[in-house]
Amino acid sequence: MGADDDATPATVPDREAIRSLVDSPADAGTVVWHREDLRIADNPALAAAAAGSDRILPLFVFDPAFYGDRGAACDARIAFLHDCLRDLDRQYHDVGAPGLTYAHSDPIEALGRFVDAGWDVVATRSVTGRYGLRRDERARNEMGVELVDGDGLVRDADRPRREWKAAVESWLAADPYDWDPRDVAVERIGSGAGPNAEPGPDHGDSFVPTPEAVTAAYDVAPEKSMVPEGGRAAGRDRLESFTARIGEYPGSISSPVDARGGTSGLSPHLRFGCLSVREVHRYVDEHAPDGRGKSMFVSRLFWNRHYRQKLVDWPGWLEEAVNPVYAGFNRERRDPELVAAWTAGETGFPMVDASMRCLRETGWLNFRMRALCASFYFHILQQPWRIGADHFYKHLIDADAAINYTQWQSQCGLVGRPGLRLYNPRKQVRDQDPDGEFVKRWIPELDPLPAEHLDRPEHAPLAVQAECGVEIGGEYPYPVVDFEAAREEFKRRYYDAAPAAAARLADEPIARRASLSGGFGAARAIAEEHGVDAAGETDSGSAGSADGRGHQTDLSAFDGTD
Ligand SMILES: Cc1cc2nc3c(=O)[nH]c(=O)nc-3n(C[C@H](O)[C@H](O)[C@H](O)COP(=O)(O)OP(=O)(O)OC[C@H]3O[C@@H](n4cnc5c(N)ncnc54)[C@H](O)[C@@H]3O)c2cc1C
Repeated sequence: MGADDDATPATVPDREAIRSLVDSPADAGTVVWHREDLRIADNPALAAAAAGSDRILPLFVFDPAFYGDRGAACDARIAFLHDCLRDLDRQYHDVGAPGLTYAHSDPIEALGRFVDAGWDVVATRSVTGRYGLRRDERARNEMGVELVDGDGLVRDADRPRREWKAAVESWLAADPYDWDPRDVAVERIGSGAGPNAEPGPDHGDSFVPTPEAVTAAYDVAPEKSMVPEGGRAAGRDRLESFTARIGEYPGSISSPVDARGGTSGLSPHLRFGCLSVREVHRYVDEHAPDGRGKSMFVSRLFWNRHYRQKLVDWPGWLEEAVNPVYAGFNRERRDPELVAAWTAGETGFPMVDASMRCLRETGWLNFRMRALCASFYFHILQQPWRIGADHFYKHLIDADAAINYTQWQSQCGLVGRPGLRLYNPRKQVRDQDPDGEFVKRWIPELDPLPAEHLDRPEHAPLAVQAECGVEIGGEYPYPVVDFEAAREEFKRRYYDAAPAAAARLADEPIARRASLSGGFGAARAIAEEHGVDAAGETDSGSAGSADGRGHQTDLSAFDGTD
């Protein structure tokens, strides 16, 4: 987006227009402030508003902080969001309601107009980082906004993980949040926001914020391909077609080619709340045949909740290493050229490069390739994790702060628990793309090279390179690092700190941050089994060896190569 933010005026609903909705402030109702819950079914805030009020007004506020140069999203994700908003507007129209009201401003300012006129405001509580938490604190403190839970996550508990699984299970089994549009008057302010309205950036002298107007004002110009359409209708279609072929899901997860059509593709729809996790779970539970596909998919819906719970438990996941022993790891090795090679997909490791180009050009990668790219970036290029995680966050259409940053920290090993996975990009070519379909698709300069050389193109004999017209070190680069040497160096550096990191998991605040599914007990068990503090003391008191490495007797537990 290249727009000049200052050129786009803040537009909040007119005070007179708000006043004219009702005869007196005593008749004012409740504003439903939509954020990441862009649906009218199974929506806890909407259900609460409709239950407590005779009159509601659904509102979406385009927050300038998310647009222009300040925003963290690629244009394709913004376009996906705008699809979702048009679809939400349609959902309201479909039940005979007049649709969404839009504003474009600091959300607190927009809400203030309604609060001044006697309206209450409710919103579904978001799972968010510090910016969102600050915004929501202001909304609550300054505007009295009621934040409604209802996403199955455990909040304000001393030990959130203690009964976590049971809490999620009972939430999944409960009936959806419901409301009856016939029991409540739905109001709307503004023009140009209906499904048949003329879009345009400018209505007369004033900027009327609609998805079309905001797109034009911020010059949103998506360049990615294969991006799904946003919105509930598209999400429901995907859910239904995926459920019909769920039996093929287990065999499709790992290969980047098979996964494109073989996993559900629901992540952006879940991210923007076009569908609730609960309704996806219920639909699959009722319509999918029992079997491995169904159980694997359901377990991933739990993972969705698991990683979101982590961000609820500690908003710092977005910014700093969860285990302080690994804070700043790789920072002193920052090399802009290596970072640039990784982001551009020019590292000389075809599976990494194809994945990184695919991410940039389509905004999606399957889990294994995301994990591979994160591992390669942190373990092999040995670069600071946040830069890599931010790059993912910018380009993913499904970028979910709660999953992206926690997954990055987990894949990098910043939690300090055993089970670190070091992916081998050459093996991934051999295992997941033996015919080179994925690699050749995203790295056209390697297309003429026989598939058997795609795991290590730099080893292709010069005669083969000459014969097929591919020059490694020319159009396609030599590996930017020596893989084996880099891996060994990383392991040395990482495992030197591993026992101290494991020991820190015994600290209650660190265990709380880590938010392991087994709770504090699991964190303490890791500390007891693997932990040695920096002075060589194990948790149970016995000393490590003098060379500082002898205490790492069980390091195999930390290691996994893939
Ligand atoms: C480094 C890294 C970053 C990631 N960033 C994101 C992100 O920003 N947003 C995101 O939704 N997922 C993220 N994931 C998890 C996973 O890769 C995607 O959820 C999945 O690829 C989305 O495709 P799908 O909807 O077809 O998945 P499916 O396999 O059909 O899974 C269905 C749903 O389950 C959830 N899910 C699946 N796998 C995971 C997982 N490993 N962890 C948590 N939830 C999961 C998602 O909500 C997903 O939509 C990340 C994984 C890694 C390794």
